[in-house]
Amino acid sequence: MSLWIIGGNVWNEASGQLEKKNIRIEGTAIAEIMDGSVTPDTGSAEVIDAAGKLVSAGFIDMHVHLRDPGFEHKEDIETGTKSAAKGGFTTIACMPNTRPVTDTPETVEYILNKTAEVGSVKVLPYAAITKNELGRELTDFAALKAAGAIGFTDDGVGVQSAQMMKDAMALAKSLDMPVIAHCEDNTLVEGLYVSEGEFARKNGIKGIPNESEAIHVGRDVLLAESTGAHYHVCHVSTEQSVRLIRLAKSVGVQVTAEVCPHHLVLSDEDIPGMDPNWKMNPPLRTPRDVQAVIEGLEDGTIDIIVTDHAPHAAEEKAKGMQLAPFGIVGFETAFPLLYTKFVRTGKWSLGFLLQRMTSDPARVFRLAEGRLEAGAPADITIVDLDNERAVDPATFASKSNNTPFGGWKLYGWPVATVVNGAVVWAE
Ligand SMILES: NC(=O)N[C@@H](CC(=O)O)C(=O)O
Ligand SMILES: [Zn+2]
Ligand SMILES: [Zn+2]
Repeated sequence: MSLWIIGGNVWNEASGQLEKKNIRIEGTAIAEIMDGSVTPDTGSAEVIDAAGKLVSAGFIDMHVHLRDPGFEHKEDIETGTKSAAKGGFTTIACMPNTRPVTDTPETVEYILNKTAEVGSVKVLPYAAITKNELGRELTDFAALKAAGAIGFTDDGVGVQSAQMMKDAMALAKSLDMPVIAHCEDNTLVEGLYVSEGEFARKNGIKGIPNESEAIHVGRDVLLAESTGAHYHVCHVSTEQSVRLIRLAKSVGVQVTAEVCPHHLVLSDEDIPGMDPNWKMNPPLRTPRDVQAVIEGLEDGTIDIIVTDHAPHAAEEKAKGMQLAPFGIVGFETAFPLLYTKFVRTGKWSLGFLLQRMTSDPARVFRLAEGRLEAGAPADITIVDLDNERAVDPATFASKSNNTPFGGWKLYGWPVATVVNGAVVWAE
């Protein structure tokens, strides 16, 4: 079966410009990319007219929460992957803080099987570092790898014991697998829900200090150095973490890192009031931290952009700032937010943003996806860069709509998403 995407604009990194191209897809792979100024003979093939639109390798999101199994009232694999597809993502990696926690081969297999049945995009499951993410006992890394897990993480909580983390890295290294860390020292954050900054001061509440994150980063880059493991830092949000990762990279530690759109575009000073849609972990930090993570991404200290899509039901988020769970949804606003705030303003080239969402995650996690070239998997995103539209959480494909970005007027809306040569979502 063949599919053509004709007349779309493809980013050329060498020229730093968009170029009009026709793309022929055969089966699940890109067969050919050619000059788009001539109309090709497409025969009886399916054709997508992408004239005037951006055509990119599908976006890759290496940090998401699909909530399945166990929390299907927030999201499930069907709705989560639909939401991803609507946001232009074609490969996503899901976190193991499900119920049960993804700490056995059976749960990894459940995720892969359900994705095959009802998923719109590719799903790569992470498995937990410790059983039930309790930090007490390592999971069976070898069995989890054999079942299809692509890395180990206790995302949602930090691994509190340095010895446990060191054992995890040594074992992961022996299996050639990455360790992905949610960096948080529990003794510094207990009961707190916004960062130490202007918002906390104004409201007379105690805030989460930056060290709660950076202490783990510092500890773990040392453990990565001594074990030789690939260590990947989740949702970097502080100046101190950026500094430590930069230092570790400079001496050859195998460390990589990610940042979320909300930590790039929002600070604690933007929080309008006690609204739980502004509560996430890590919390929004100070403007100085925002500047530092932007610079970290720009100079390569931070490798990739992830959403940390963290759906929660409206009744859970209605419990008030203190009691509501941490987290915001991310798939359906990520690209428009970053395109509007960084590319349209001239701060970044379009290529810079696309690479952080396609080829860089593929490089860090050694995936075949993330490139738009002949022979690559036919995972493609088509985006309308020119029309402004307001974010309307009521229209999200996700089961949840916990976002601080409702009403924001943005450009860069995906219009069609192709996975393995099949259209999985179209406006
Ligand atoms: N980021 C969040 O605020 N919440 C995540 C957990 C996590 O990513 O640490 C969740 O599972 O809801
Ligand atoms: Zn986390
Ligand atoms: Zn997360």
